[in-house]
Amino acid sequence: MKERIEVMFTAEEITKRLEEIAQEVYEEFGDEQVEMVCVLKGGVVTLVELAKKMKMPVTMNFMDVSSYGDGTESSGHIKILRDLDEDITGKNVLLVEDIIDSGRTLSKLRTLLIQRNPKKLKLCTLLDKPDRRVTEVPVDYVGFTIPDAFVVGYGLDYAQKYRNLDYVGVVHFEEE
Ligand SMILES: O=P(O)(O)OC[C@H]1O[C@H](OP(=O)(O)OP(=O)(O)O)[C@H](O)[C@@H]1O
Ligand code: HPA
Ligand SMILES: [Mg+2]
Repeated sequence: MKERIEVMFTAEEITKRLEEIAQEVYEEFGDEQVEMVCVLKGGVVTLVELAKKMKMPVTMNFMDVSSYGDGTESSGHIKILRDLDEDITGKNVLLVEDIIDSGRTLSKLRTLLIQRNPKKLKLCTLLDKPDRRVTEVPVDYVGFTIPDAFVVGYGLDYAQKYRNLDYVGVVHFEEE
């Protein structure tokens, strides 16, 4: 099988949307410091690109969770591979993801982080795929709402590939 990628959102469209989100985040937090928490690996590109557009002081921290392995279906079991290395008690936290699909990952992380008593916790995702939702989770900032298709690029992978694409595209699997 060969993979063909069909563009869904161009680099320019994503940049523009992240600028709008940075403005919305500024309206929420003003000049207060915000800890941006990246959900590795997929969230890394969105976090870095969004961070460059933020107007207030920002710190970054990283969590690594995994549920999809090399396939296109969530295993339903979320593993925390790396936790934050600093306490978030009393901090403004912006959790940044590439995609919310079943909702299991963000829902689990939200519950975990709320238990640590941040001052405020807001959730941001570049993409939202509501048709696939299994677990509801309130997301504060959504880049784009997408149909039920397997997408790659801008941090999102298929079998660990395509994370470096500067656009988001749908993967089509074709006979060679
Ligand atoms: O809403 P869900 O169904 O939980 O799916 C979304 C999660 O799945 C993907 O991560 P994955 O576990 O594949 O790991 P990765 O970020 O390292 O690619 C994606 O980056 C999200 O974190
Ligand atoms: O559509 C997707 N693409 C890549 N990784 C994902 N993880 C959940 N949904 C997706
Ligand atoms: Mg991920």
